[in-house]
Amino acid sequence: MHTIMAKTDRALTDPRAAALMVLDRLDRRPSPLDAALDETAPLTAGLSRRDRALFNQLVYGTLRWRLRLDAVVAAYADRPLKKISPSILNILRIGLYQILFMDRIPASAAVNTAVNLARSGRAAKAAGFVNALLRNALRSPGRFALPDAGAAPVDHAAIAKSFPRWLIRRWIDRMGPAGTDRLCDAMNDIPPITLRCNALKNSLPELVEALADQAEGVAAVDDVPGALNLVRPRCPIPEMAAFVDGRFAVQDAAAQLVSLLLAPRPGETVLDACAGLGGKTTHLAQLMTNRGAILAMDHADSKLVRLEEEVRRLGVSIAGTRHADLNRPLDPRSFPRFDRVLLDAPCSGLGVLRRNPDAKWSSQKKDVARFATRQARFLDHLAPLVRKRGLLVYAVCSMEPEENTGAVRTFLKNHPNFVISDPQTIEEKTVHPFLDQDGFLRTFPHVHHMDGFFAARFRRIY
Ligand SMILES: C[S@@+](CC[C@H](N)C(=O)[O-])C[C@H]1O[C@@H](n2cnc3c(N)ncnc32)[C@H](O)[C@@H]1O
Repeated sequence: MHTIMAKTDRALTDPRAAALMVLDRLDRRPSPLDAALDETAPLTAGLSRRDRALFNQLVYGTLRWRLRLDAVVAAYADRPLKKISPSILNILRIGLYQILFMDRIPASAAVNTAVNLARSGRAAKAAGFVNALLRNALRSPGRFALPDAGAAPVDHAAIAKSFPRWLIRRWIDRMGPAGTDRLCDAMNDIPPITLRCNALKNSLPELVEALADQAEGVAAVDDVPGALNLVRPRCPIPEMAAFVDGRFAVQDAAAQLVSLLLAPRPGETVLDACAGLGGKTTHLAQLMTNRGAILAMDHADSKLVRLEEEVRRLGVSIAGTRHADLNRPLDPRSFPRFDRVLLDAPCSGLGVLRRNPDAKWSSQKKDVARFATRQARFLDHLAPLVRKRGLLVYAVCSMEPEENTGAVRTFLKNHPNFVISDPQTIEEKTVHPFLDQDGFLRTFPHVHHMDGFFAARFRRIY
């Protein structure tokens, strides 16, 4: 099989070879992109800062525009896409991405480097194919045309914006072609790096001052106090002194709104039931001014280990961890009843495609319903742990109805002792502009310039 994996020496110094290695790895062993990047990190550690930026742009850009790039390949190839080896197809995608989407790379360099990549895989015939296809695409750009928007609106939008057809179909049904176009455009934008000021360690003006020489700019996020967008950082975030000192966490503004919706008070007891790496656990501790107690649970012990490191870095002293599998009922005798419970549930992640463009192609329509069933089960298992008059927040980074109002409806049907909490009682005023008429928190990339989240807040009444 043609693969660059064996050529690890090149992968260390050539950003295109490194990008190809990651894309090939995803094809061979499907997993979230983050996991593939973590796994291949030792092989890409030698890239210079400049080459690392190009590597990232190639990986993310090629995944983001994959369907569109494949449509261009199909227009110029002398054989069906299925007959092109996956690695050669990735080389073509990387080459075309540079030609079609990157101004600063001369087309000739994009072609030559693609041909070299094919050659380095010892596939001389494939190198000729890559060369001919890319040169044809440059010579006769008119051979590629989008499907007609009037006759085939779904095909047109899917290829023009590079999203799977099933997702475009459901978005057009919900928000029409113009709304879908706007959402796709926002999802295809490179997202900002958003930070959450850690109020346990510094104030917002102090953090802004500390970051002044670390990036070209630092901009407050409209309507979310404590959130900052970092513009073109001058070094990797983990190397910044303010990061090492725990003065901020990296977290999208929409994710910050979820903890604000739960709005725990100092001294309360809080359960963060799917705590992951602790993005919300540490925010909750901040809102509680490090007074009270938080139990952070997850079924992935490796995540809880990293959460504990994050808790230390950010100076949180009230969070403990516990392994739990929410697919099974929890033994109520081994838990206290909590004042507030957060379920930041595993979901399709279709609201964060701008950060995880690989999920465009790994997600399937049937996953959405599958996640909704699991979310309802997790909510069932957590409901008994909420004290009477206590609060439960359910959140997902998805805008899909099954995982939003669908999950809420199922929960309320099965648990008449819970109601949607009256929006007027939501203490934290920051979230009010993001609530809809039913009291649900909703954020949309094309409306709010943040990730797409949904959250509902319930009160236990008996
Ligand atoms: C959306 S992520 C949580 C992100 C986290 N709250 C944060 O803000 O960083 C969902 C989490 O659910 C966890 N999870 C998935 N299945 C689970 C299960 N059966 N029991 C417990 N946790 C589970 C995953 O490991 C993942 O960390």
